[in-house]
Amino acid sequence: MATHTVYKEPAPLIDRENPLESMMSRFNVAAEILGLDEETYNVLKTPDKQVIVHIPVTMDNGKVRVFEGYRVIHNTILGPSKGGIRYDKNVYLDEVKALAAWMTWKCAVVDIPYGGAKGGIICDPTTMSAGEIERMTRAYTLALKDVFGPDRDIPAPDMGTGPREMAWLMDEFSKTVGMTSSAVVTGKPLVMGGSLGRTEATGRGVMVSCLAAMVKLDMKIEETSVAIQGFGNVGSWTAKLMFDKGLKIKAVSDISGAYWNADGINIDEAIAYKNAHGGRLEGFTGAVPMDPDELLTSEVDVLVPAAVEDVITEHNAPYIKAKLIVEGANGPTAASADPIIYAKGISVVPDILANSGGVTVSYFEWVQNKQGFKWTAEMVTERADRIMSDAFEKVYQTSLKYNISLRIAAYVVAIDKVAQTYKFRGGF
Ligand SMILES: NC(=O)C1=CN([C@@H]2O[C@H](COP(=O)(O)OP(=O)(O)OC[C@H]3O[C@@H](n4cnc5c(N)ncnc54)[C@H](O)[C@@H]3O)[C@@H](O)[C@H]2O)C=CC1
Ligand SMILES: O=C(O)CCC(=O)C(=O)O
Repeated sequence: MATHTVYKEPAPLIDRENPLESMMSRFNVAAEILGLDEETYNVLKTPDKQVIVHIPVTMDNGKVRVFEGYRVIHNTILGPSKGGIRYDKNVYLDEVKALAAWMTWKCAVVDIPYGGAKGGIICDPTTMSAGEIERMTRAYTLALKDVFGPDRDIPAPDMGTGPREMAWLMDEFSKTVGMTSSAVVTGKPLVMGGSLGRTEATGRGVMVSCLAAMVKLDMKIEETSVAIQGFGNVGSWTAKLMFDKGLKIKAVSDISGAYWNADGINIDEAIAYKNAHGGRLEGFTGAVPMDPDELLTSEVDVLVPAAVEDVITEHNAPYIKAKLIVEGANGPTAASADPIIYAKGISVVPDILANSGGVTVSYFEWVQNKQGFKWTAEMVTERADRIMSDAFEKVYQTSLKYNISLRIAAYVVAIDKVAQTYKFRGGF
């Protein structure tokens, strides 16, 4: 790993935790290292397009409720914009703007031909019926029919959404264009053009990049313990794939609470429990309950935040004991924590690298839809793992070259690619 003895990067300064400010403070540091010209800087610091929609939906009780939704296109210089759709009661515009920019950087880090976008609807899907969610998804799709498109803007799942919502989106969009448009969305059910390997892709990429970092840090699989925050798509697949590799998962958590077992949690049992209990770990008996905040500072070697933004802050960073943090979630570390983590010598595989396996296999799904041909699971896994390993190595070498953290190195790699593309394409 890059030496962490001297903190050379200008310390990001932010007043309060805001994912957009966190994203911008890292962007600023990387832009300075690269000597990014003012024009490109100004283009990249603001999203290309921000759409706010108000969607009337008839609820099961017959009343009409109006939901606020967003789609932010950060940048499309590398290709059509790509990024998930989040259903959560805490969605807000600055968050979606940050998530959209992270998609631009993420796609550039793994070198796939996409720009970045993100969408979201302020709603609590856990309190809505399937019918209400379907009507809301279809109305959101109709409202954004001129934004979405297989060569324009291609959504995918994020928190609170999955193959079911992507199927409704694909169906509704297809109606508006009068033909089946599989490639307008990824993360679809297999039967309607989804790719083998997409469901587990993000967790798999987290696992692959974690193992790559462990090699650099000389950490042995059989001696390594892990705590994972979040047990949804990303957290549970990361846990399962790390467990299968022989890592000891000592702690897991979801919105219902956190659970600890010093001897290691049997992840197959935890997943079976979750599936049998409405998608939640609440009441899981294969471990003892622990304070959810303490999971982040627990006695483990690797910490995987795989839930929401800004859970690692200047307040808890001083107490983190893990030597490696692998970010499954987008933006789990607030910029205020960066200098503390760096000074402690903790290595961080940043979100825009660690969780990029998802969009990588989404890209494969889109390619397969355009080819009208299905790849085998082996083809998907082998190609995705290679992309993840190559991206990790490139970011790692960049961190050595400039003596910077892996996070800033990932931004440097991404911004450099985008800036070079602007130089060739011109246009402003
Ligand atoms: N699904 C995907 O392919 C990708 C997801 N991500 C990111 O990964 C993160 C998780 O996404 P998904 O797993 O898809 O969402 P999900 O909706 O499947 O699962 C979210 C999980 O986080 C838990 N959670 C929510 N708030 C929590 C809290 N305060 N403490 C502990 N657990 C909490 C939920 O209970 C649930 O287990 C998000 O940041 C998302 O943007 C990033 C790349 C791709
Ligand atoms: O699979 C995709 O296209 C995007 C996934 C996503 O939203 C993310 O990587 O944050």
